[in-house]
Amino acid sequence: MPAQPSPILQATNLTFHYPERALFSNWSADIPAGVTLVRGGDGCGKSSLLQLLAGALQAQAGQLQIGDVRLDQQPEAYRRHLFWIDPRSEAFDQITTREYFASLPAAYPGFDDSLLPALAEGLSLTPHLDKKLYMLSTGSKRKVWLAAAFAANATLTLLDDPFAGLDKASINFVKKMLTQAVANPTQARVIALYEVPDGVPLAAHLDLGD
Ligand SMILES: Nc1ncnc2c1ncn2[C@@H]1O[C@H](COP(=O)(O)OP(=O)(O)OP(=O)(O)O)[C@@H](O)[C@H]1O
Repeated sequence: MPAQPSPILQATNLTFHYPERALFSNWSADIPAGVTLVRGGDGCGKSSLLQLLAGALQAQAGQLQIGDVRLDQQPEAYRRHLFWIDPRSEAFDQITTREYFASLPAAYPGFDDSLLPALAEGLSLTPHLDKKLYMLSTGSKRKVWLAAAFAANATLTLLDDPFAGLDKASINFVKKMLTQAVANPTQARVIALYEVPDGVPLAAHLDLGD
């Protein structure tokens, strides 16, 4: 039998609770290459889980590891292996889309700016390249994060509700980008959604319930 490929991300015995709500107790998962769906109903913890995996929220217990890099031992190296952004972020509001994209290679070692023209076109961002991010609609801003996510080419890409606020053509484009990514055995994409999406081949499905 062929050996199982190693997971891209290993989460081991994560425990996390907000002061007034326990969300995860000894939660473990292996995230393989390809697309992993984190599915769950309203308020079940999808966004919090992505923040935990990103190292943006600190778990009370447990371990996270991408390849052989552990979040607790090498937090900066761990974060350099992944792309995650809070979709509500206002951190880049005062710069233009083009300036935001230009800032990314410094943060993401695998950033591939040759992908940007096709990403901007596919997500209808071309007219917004020279606008400051605060001027963009919620949907357009989400498209900026998606273009950045795909161009960042990180080992692990965490996408919170990637179809939210998107028009049909952009949803189909994002599905195409996710489907293409499946061929790469060295990268994992985690998408958090309320329901199983059509037309996206899933390597794994983590259900957080309803
Ligand atoms: N910063 C916070 N402080 C306290 N409680 C929080 C915080 N963020 C989220 N919660 C609570 O934790 C639970 C999980 O929230 P989370 O946003 O992770 O879920 P979700 O599945 O992404 O929800 P939705 O699909 O509605 O966005 C909810 O009950 C929410 O109210």
